Amino acid sequence: MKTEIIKIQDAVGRILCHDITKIVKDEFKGTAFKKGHVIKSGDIDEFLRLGKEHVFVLELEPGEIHEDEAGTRLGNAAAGCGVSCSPPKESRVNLYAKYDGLLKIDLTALEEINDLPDVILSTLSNNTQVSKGEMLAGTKVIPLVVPEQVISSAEKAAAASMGVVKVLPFLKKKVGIIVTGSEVFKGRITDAFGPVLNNKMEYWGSEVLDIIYSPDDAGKIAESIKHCIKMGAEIILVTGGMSVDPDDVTPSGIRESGAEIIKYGAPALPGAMFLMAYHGDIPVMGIPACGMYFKITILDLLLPRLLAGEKITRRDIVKLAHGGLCRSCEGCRFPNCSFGKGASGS
Ligand SMILES: Nc1nc2c(c(=O)[nH]1)N[C@H]1C(S)=C(S)[C@@H](COP(=O)(O)OP(=O)(O)OC[C@H]3O[C@@H](n4cnc5c(N)ncnc54)[C@H](O)[C@@H]3O)O[C@H]1N2
Ligand code: MOO
Repeated sequence: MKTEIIKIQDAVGRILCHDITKIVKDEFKGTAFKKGHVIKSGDIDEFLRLGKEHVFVLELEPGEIHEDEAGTRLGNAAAGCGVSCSPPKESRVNLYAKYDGLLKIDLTALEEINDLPDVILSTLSNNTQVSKGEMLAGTKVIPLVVPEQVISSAEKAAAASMGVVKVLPFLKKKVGIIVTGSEVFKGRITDAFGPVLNNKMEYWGSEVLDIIYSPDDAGKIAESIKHCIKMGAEIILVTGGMSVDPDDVTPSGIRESGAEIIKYGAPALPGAMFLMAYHGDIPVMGIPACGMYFKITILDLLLPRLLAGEKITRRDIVKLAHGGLCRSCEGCRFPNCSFGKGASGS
């Protein structure tokens, strides 16, 4: 990078390489033109008004690129499906969600890019639900001019990924709910779990096919699961009976239905007694009573992922441990909090 002093009239299209401040009546008014500004013909009069007949401009050497071009290329490289980029401002390009969905960050590519000299890419947490228009990431370069090689290395890292920053849209699923508990089945107490889950699924735009009531009987729970599958359920939620009492037979019922247990017990609080199973491709979730008593639980970490079309693995559940402790704030701000935002998988 070289600098050159030239007449302002000849500077259109050139890159200013020093700040020009505005002093009006001996009073400092801030920066009128910042270092890095690309001079436009409309700027000339203002430069002259500021008393500048000559300015220092950059002369890029072969293989160098200006910060704004670098920021633009980084943004375009990082943005996967469902993500748009802002224009650069002092090289910073912001990435925004084009629609509501699940944010996916390729953590390997993210680290690779940030390990390069002179570039940064900073994101929200992986696997969080995001809304249309929300800012998901910001990228920029550190110096005013960077070697083109650095940006092409970042582009290569991004190209090897399936999208460094992307948004998976939420799908509408058919859901079967099985409420267990002989006390509820016999009508001795009013069901409070069914309505909680019904409202949650409504919020996600999914359709609850039916709420089936079952006594604490593993065989009956298994039958209800099979019935839900016959009805066309794409997700099955089974509530209660998940802990240590002799009548807590929901895990046995799920197993008896023929579902494969992926994990019983999850490192999330609330949600420790959660069970994840699959009947073929159909997820079956055993939801402990905390799913009814607490506003936000492990269910709110995993449901968005199912609705985005992901298959939950044992590893996904194990990875919830870091950040899996809810702070139980008085005014809940989920998802804008630390719950589920640890090293939440790749
Ligand atoms: N000794 C231990 N007790 C508990 C443990 C434990 O490890 N050792 N774990 C606790 C944790 S963590 C959770 S979470 C809950 C899980 O409870 P369950 O899923 O087994 O729930 P139930 O025992 O079936 O019910 C608890 C409570 O809630 C009422 N209930 C259940 N379903 C409904 C419904 N649909 N509508 C209204 N009320 C419902 C039920 O009658 C019980 O009173 O276990 C902890 N305990
Ligand atoms: O499954 Mo329980 O949350 O630890 O309340």
